[in-house]
Amino acid sequence: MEVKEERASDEAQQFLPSSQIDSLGEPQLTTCKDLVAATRDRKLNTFIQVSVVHPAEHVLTRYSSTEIVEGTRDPLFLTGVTFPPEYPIYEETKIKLTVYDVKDKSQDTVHTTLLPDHKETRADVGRSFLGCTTFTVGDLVRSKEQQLTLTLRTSDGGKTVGTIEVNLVKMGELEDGEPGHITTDSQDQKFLCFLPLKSHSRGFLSAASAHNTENLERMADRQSKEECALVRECTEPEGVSGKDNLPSLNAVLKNPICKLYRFPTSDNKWMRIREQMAETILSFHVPKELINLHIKEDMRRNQELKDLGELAPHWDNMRKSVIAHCDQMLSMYQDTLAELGKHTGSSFKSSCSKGEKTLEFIPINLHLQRMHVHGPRLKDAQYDVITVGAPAAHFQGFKNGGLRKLLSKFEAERRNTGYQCIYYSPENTAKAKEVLSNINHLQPLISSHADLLLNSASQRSPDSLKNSLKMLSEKTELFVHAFKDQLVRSALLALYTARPGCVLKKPAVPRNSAEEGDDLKHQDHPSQVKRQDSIPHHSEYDEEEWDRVWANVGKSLNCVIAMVDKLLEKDNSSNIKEGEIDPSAADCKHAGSDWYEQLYPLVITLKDCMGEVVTRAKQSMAFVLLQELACGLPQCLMLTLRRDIVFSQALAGLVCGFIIKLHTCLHDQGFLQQLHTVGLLVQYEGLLSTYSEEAGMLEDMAVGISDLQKVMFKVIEAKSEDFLPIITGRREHYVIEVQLPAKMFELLPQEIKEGKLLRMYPVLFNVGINEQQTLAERFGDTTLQENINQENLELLKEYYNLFTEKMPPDCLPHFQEQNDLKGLLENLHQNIQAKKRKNVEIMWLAATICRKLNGVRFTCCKSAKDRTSMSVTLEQCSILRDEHQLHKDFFIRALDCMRREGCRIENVLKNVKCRKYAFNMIQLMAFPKYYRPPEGTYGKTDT
Ligand SMILES: O=P(O)(O)O[C@H]1[C@H](O)[C@@H](O)[C@H](O)[C@H](O)[C@@H]1OP(=O)(O)O
Repeated sequence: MEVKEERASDEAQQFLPSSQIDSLGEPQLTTCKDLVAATRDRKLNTFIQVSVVHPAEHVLTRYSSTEIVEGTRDPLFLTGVTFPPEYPIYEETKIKLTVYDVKDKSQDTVHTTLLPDHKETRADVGRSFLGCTTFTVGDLVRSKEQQLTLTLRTSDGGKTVGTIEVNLVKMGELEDGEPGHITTDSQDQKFLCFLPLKSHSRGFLSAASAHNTENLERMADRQSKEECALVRECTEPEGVSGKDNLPSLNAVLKNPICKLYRFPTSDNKWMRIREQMAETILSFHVPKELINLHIKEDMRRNQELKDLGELAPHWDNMRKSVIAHCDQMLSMYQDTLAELGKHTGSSFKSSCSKGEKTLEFIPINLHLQRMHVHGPRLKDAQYDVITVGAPAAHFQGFKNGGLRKLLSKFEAERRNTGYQCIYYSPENTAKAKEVLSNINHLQPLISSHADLLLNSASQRSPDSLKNSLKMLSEKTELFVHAFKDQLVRSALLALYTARPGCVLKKPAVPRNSAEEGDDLKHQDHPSQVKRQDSIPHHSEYDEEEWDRVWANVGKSLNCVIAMVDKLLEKDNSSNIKEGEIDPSAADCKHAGSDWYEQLYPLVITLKDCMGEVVTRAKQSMAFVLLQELACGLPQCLMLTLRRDIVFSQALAGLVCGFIIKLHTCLHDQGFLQQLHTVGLLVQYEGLLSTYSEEAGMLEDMAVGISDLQKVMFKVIEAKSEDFLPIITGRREHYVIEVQLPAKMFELLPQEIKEGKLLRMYPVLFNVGINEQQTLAERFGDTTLQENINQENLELLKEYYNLFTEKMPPDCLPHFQEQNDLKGLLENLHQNIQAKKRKNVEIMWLAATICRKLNGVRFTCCKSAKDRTSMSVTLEQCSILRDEHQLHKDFFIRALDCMRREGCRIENVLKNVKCRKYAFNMIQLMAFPKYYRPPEGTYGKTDT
């Protein structure tokens, strides 16, 4: 028989079974006992390999394995096996269970992928075959209590080497089998969003019926007698909390992987854990949307530079050079977008592709990592972490550091070197961009309100006239206000002096230096033009001209208002006389055109005045931008590109985190209130070292995460089946519109429904843990990490203060822990001050604070593959220990199970096509103790 490899679940999603066993489709559970060892010189270390024989194919497909249980003939397995809903499993499908004894764990990393399935004793790779058995799924489903006890035999079918017990379990069922349980638990229903729910999800859990401790023996007995169903998937979640939020979440999450475990609690009961991982199409969707916006923004900017009008040769040459560079950059963005448009295939970027130019805007290895806990006592709980590679510009490289250093270096150079242009501070440049954006936004709005006003006039509709006037006045006021800035005045002067043949009545004398004033006089001669240290000021420049132009907008609006008042007044008084005269329809029409005719010239004047302001203001602001670009060509464009790349990766993760959080907490009124009154805390755990290239990555990451403050979210009702988020805005400010189906949208508080913008509070805490960090601590520099942690602690405290100010004291589920929160913050503060080496306590504290504050958690290392996997599994097990009474003797076993057989090893496989964490012994020795994976799961890989 041919033997094939199969990935546990994600590839299986391709199949869509038609006549599948809905009737049988429940999870299963196995058990083995009294295993016979080939030799008596050592105890058995066993695991079960699960293979499937698909009925039509007669091919044995390796599907999954349990963990290795050491030193017993009666192993108790904690790892289960699940079949996703789409998996093609039928009553006739055969399942083969093969039990192996592992002699050398260091060699057994890939026990599900290396060995031919039914070859016996392979001591050469460190393990030997003990026995196997086969059953059909139908046998199990039809069996009493859905349980089979099978005999394990040698491969020739001769000798008995023990027994194995198989149980079918239903995911999500209570211990007493109460069926209604899951539908009342919204947490569980939310889980279901993950797996497309065409039929029951099937779980297949392996466990041993005996164990060497008395308590666990009792537990195991109870397990096989009372709990043949460990967990059961709810097939059709009811109500809006479950079924109805599937489409919008399924629209973004793809290729889920699910793993099952059961672990003992400290009071000797079982808890059941479902670990899940899914990729997201947002990995590509968000960057594509963003690049599109950059293209539009840059095209507009290039046009504005071209529209600057005539300039003196020096400035004109500068403009030509800037536009040439900008056009080049623009076509690069266009090429990237075109390349991404061609991308079909998977929705995640693997670690191996991190240096690919065409994928540089795409986040690396972005996944949702979720742990669902079903314990004997507490309500079910769910813990999410978004795992993603540190947002960084890998293709550009880190030879000169990352954004944090590059940006401040660039700014210092721009300030200090003698460029032949005017220096505007970053604040002023940002202001100029804001003014331009306001103009671009408000001018068409005002224009359309003015047209509406005329329309109301022609219809002689007093109410509509009043409304149109109200809108027009509001927008015009905003417009006038937008130019109330000294920058516009000074830039107008600067631009004036840059026009050909400009002759000032008196030379423009910059505040500090008469010499520089002279330079301005001679600016037609580029060789003589030197850089100015400040924006030019000139007492005799006719500033009043700008004031007049600007004031004319207000004045012409006043004329419109006065005319409308007059018309309405007349209309009122003619209505009073209406009883006396009955105007004919023709008269009415005439009166309508009369209104229109009287308003028309005034509206045209208003538009003209506005046009005049727009032209001047736009040109002056474009002139400021010209200086910014010209001062640092081409670096400034490269830096913008780098920042865009890093931001794009960070934003894709944030959008994914926000959407998942919103779906998960849709019924949590406290959270929703917090979301619109305070905003959302987004906490990033960084595991990068501060040595060599990773220091540059950390610098990129810190800026990318900080830039997320420029993002606001808005929730809107979806009008179609397309639930993908919509991004609008420009580099300084983005709004992400998240679409929810009507039924879910209804659940939101009024403020969110009305479109309130939701703020983000991103914070980053980094602790390098690997051998490179050891080098940084001994021979290098750790100040980057210390500074980042210190700065972000302040941001976290700010969020906490806002939270306590704005939220009622009982708003958090854990609010009794508010004091704990204070203590945790203080503890975090002390740990950051302590400057202890590899102080991973910082990460645990920051993550705990984030969870208690309802935030979104992120964990990142270079590729989100190895160190991230160690960290999220440690976090999961620590939560089980601290919040769900995981038996302390099982902490390490649980950790090893998750690392060996859980979602994260599948993540490694997805990335590098091999089930091995990319660590060597030296690296592991440098890791803090709990970050080391179990023996046999790591080694050299091609990453
Ligand atoms: O997922 P990472 O921890 O960033 O993967 C690292 C790994 O930690 C390290 O030991 C190994 O040498 C590689 O550098 C991995 O990075 P890749 O990005 O190459 O997967």
